[in-house]
Amino acid sequence: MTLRAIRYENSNLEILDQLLLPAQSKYIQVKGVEDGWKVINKMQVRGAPAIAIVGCLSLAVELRNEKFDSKQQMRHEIEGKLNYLVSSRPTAVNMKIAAEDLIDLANQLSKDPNITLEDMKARFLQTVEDMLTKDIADNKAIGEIGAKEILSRVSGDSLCRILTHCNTGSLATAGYGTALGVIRSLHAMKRLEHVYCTETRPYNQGARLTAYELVHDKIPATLIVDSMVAAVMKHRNITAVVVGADRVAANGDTANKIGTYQMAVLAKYHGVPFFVAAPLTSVDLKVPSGDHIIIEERPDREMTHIGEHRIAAKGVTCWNPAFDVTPASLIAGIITEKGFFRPEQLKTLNDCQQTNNHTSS
Ligand SMILES: CSC[C@@H](O)[C@@H](O)C(=O)COP(=O)(O)O
Repeated sequence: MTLRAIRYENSNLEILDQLLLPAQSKYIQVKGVEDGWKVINKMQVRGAPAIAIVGCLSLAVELRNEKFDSKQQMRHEIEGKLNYLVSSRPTAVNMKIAAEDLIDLANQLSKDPNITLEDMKARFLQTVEDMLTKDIADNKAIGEIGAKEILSRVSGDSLCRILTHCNTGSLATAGYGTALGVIRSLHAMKRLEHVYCTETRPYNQGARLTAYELVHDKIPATLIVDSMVAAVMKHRNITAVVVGADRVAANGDTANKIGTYQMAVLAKYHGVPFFVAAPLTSVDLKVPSGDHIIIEERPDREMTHIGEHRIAAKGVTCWNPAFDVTPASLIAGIITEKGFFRPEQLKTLNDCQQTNNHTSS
């Protein structure tokens, strides 16, 4: 069993093919931007932070061996290829924000007369490569901040029972995870009694990937199908729901894996606090509310088939949105590496985002 979604050494990029998990652990080499776009679009790598890191590293692999006549030519190529990578999947904002930051960096470097073409390339590649270590550090901070926030709401030294959705762990990030990072931190503090993870239809990221990570880490866990969420809240005394995010709008509305919204509605009814755990690279302050977030629709086949096996009646039509938007009013707070924010406090993140440019070194 391996939990490393992304392997990057000496400019060689490989991703663990998540379509084959948990049956097989097989790495695929990503030789450049074209391969990067394909593995993201086919969901061989998935999860908002992992998408951005693999996209940007695929550009690094390609740039490393390329020769440029001028800084302007390199800048132009960086911009075109990053914009192409952003088109691979539309909802998660991390790739878009990383692309904007890197295009800004390329512009600055190309205009600076003190920086040579070789320096520009080296600085650019280093900035991309640093994304891996930064993401792990951010996730550990999210884990700790989230665990403390949840524990501040329970009495004495009682243990927590957490419900989560989709996969937000090592496989969706450079390592450790966001919502699953919070669960890992609670477990490390010996304050976790149990985790319930949803199957996450139609693509089963919960059953295939989250369950795999929980078993790997020996975290006490139970898999439920998505339609059991209300029952689990009624009968299993859930302390909190913690989920990830693909894009958090400025007002706190949050796009995440389809099914998240109904969990938040049920959490409200049962009086269970509902948290989003996400790095700042998932917060899009340019989008005022969830109404402006484009929701990706995936092929029918992901619903009608499991692997090669058809489970739906032939001839039926399908609707397969990959994400839904949870309104801010249902969210108790957003756990980031810079602290815990109630949805209405998110706008203060603007300062953090500017002083802590996502991808700059
Ligand atoms: C840390 S991953 C956060 C989100 O990206 C995750 O919850 C999710 O919705 C993933 O969707 P996916 O379609 O598998 O890429």
